[in-house]
Amino acid sequence: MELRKGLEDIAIKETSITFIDGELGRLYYRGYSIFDLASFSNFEEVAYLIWYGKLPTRHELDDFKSRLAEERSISDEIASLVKRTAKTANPMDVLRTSVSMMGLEDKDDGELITKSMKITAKIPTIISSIQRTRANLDVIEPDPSLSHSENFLYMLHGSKPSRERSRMLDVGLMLHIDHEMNASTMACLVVASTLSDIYSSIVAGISALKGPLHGGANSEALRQFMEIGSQENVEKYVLNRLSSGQRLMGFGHRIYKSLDPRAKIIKDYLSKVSKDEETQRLFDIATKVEEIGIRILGKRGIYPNVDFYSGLLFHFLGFDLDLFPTIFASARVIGWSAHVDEYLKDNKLIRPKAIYVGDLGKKYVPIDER
Ligand SMILES: CC(=O)SCCNC(=O)CCNC(=O)[C@H](O)C(C)(C)COP(=O)(O)OP(=O)(O)OC[C@H]1O[C@@H](n2cnc3c(N)ncnc32)[C@H](O)[C@@H]1OP(=O)(O)O
Ligand SMILES: O=C([O-])CC(=O)C(=O)O
Repeated sequence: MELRKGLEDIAIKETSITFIDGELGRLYYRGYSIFDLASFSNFEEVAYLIWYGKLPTRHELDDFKSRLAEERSISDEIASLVKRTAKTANPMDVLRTSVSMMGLEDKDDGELITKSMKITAKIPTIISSIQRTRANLDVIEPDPSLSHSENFLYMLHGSKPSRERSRMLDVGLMLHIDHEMNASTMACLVVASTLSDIYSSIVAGISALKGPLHGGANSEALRQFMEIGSQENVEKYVLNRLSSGQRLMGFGHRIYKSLDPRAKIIKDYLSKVSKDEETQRLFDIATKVEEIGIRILGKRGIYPNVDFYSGLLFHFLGFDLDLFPTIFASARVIGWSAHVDEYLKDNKLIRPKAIYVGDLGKKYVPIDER
């Protein structure tokens, strides 16, 4: 039997959701280039596209947007869980437990996508409640007249965001909606393949996304830029980090062997927007880390991934650093659930094998004789 560590280069399903060309650095959702979607589309439209497989008509989109907006409020029990834990717990743990509670509360026999819409609508309410509770600010109720991204920033800051800022969040979220068979999507599928429920799958997805090799890298990448402090320190920092066997966070990818197109899109956005002094300083450090990182690692196909610049984008929009993976999760729920839905159409229990390398036939020794 062949051992494929990390299931590298193993396909576990056919999909019509997302295609990645890792050599050329291209990404397509339902056949549409991510560059076009980031330029011309918006979060709700791409969510519809991923879930239903086609771009909506105007009427379908309006209906979809209001259905999503209606579901933004969270129960008193979840609100009180967030209040009790926001100041001390890791935000991904708060989110994971909140989604688990949503599962307890949802008594409907609704369809998987309807349930996933509810989760998607509620996560920004949870994230902004975490940040505001920690800052001893009042939690702000969602405003159904605003778009998903406008409302997200409104609940975070308590005032309606500029068009530029809500557009930046919208693009950031769109880029995170799906990414084929990444580790967290795989975790969702393992759970779903036992015919468990969608809440349990999403809880597994959040758990897998939390780690620093996956969605947790966005916080780590920004922490790295903060630690570096100034452009002059970049070269020494990168060389020290790599020579001591540590990884450059936000660099490297299982599939991309060239620049992740999502990193390019976020970088382009950040370079055009007028930035406060601190964001400008961190952006200058990041571009220098990118340049030196590519000089050293590029020949091995190790380039910046989405997490390299996304943290800077979320920081610019005013999110706390440790909330970044929760923002990633807020968008990825759509990809996770779409893949679960697709997989269940032709379900097969996921149960790979392990190659046994231990001894056999050992003699059992009673406890007092050991
Ligand atoms: C949304 C996302 O999940 S994108 C990924 C976010 N994660 C990160 O940014 C964390 C840093 N990156 C990494 O750890 C890796 O690139 C991963 C885990 C993302 C993908 O790695 P894999 O495909 O499993 O490759 P693997 O971990 O085996 O690394 C292959 C080689 O490249 C090196 N390498 C990979 N990434 C990096 C990096 N960021 N910095 C330095 N070296 C790296 C490894 O040290 C290894 O070297 P070796 O062959 O000499 O031992
Ligand atoms: O595809 C992967 O392995 C990781 C990734 O970039 C994502 O999940 O967005």
